[in-house]
Amino acid sequence: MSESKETSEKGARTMLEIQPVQQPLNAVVEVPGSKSISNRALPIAALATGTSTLRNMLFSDDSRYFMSCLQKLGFQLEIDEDTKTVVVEGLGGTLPSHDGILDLFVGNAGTAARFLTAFVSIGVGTYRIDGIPRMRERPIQDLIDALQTLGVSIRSELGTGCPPVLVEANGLPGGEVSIPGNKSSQYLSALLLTAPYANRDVEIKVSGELLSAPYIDMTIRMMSQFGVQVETHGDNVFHIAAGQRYKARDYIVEPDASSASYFAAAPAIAGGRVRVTNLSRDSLQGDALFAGLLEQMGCQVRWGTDYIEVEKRDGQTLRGIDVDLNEMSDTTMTLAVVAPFASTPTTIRNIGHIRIKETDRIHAVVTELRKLGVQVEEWEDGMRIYPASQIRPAEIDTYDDHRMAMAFALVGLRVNGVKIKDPGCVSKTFPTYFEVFTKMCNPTTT
Ligand SMILES: O=C(O)C1=C[C@@H](OP(=O)(O)O)[C@@H](O)[C@H](O)C1
Ligand SMILES: C=C(OP(=O)(O)O)C(=O)O
Repeated sequence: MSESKETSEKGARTMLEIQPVQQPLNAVVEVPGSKSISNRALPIAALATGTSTLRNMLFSDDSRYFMSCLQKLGFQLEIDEDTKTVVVEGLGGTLPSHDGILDLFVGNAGTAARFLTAFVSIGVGTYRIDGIPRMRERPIQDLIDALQTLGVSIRSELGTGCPPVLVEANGLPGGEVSIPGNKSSQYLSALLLTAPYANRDVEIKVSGELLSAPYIDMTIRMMSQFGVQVETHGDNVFHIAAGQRYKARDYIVEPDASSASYFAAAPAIAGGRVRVTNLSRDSLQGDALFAGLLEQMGCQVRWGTDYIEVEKRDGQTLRGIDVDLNEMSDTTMTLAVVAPFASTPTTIRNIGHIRIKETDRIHAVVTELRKLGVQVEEWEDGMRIYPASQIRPAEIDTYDDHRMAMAFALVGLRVNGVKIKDPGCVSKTFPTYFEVFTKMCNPTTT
């Protein structure tokens, strides 16, 4: 890979040209800890009674923002980046007191913004949760409304329905609440994670469809791993009995399955095989099933107890698939870059909500695939990608979206002249992505 500097109005930004591989891939890779699990383990450990040791934690923008917010809130964290360990002194459901407004900056971390908004409601005093300009465009009103119903004084400070959020906290009264499930599952996870510390039982009813459902299972399973039970009634009612307390513990964070998707997809594009270690189908993360889509497209997938391996043999062709990707929408970009290399079209459905993530991801994917000469149809809630007999070189815009950079780099494994603009944006969830990527291409490199 070669790096060059380009100067834009925003200042100097690098551009990375990906070199196509000369032979089939044959690599074993390990990816960093899961963002979603790290950013759940942190608030749970902070609420727990006693000291928790969190291992294999992710160190990236999203988890660093979460850790620094907890420190700002007055929690003691012993952070050791070399061993990827964070020791958290839980305060048993109290937040240290403060004067004036306590400002919490979450960058563009959706999990931090949403989980901390509910989390601070158990404190006493005023908190402001804010982020980068894009975070100020990401809705949070449904969570604000739900917390108001549960008795919290909270508002979108600029009246936009987005951060900054101002919380005048005086404990979480609790009760019954209904919340729409059609924008982000993170609102429901935020309520669930904090609910045990309400003054009375909390019952949450999700109105309408609940998107990104596997993340709710992850929340409930992690709460249970720390000793708190959520009662579910059907698919859409969640009851949390008051008085339950998280128990501090030693906890190992799984590798990030969304990060793993790029390495699973690499052989589908470049040929050969790649094994991702320490991840299995039996994961807390819905995205661990991404390799199943590659299997449907014609790749060989081996599901080990502690690895997932994907292989595409020489001369083998892939077929397109028609898939509802609502349950693993963070892998949309990964699937979208594999799709042009298949022999029939690929249709990705039911992902309208990804237009309100780091960027409008449907539009970003469609725009950049078209730059590469790929024919794509764009719909409000999905896209259809056609096989491309020839893909042309292009400079790929990444829209400050880590997944755009990580996914489109894969095209460069097979096509000459693919350049990724602002590759540093991968720091949101995977700062070492291009190092692991280079290692995958040259497995003998140490
Ligand atoms: O709860 C979580 O950890 C996440 C839920 C998903 O968001 P939505 O529920 O907004 O789809 C996912 O896209 C995000 O990366 C992480
Ligand atoms: C959507 C994502 O993140 P966030 O937690 O900011 O919503 C993502 O990581 O793809």
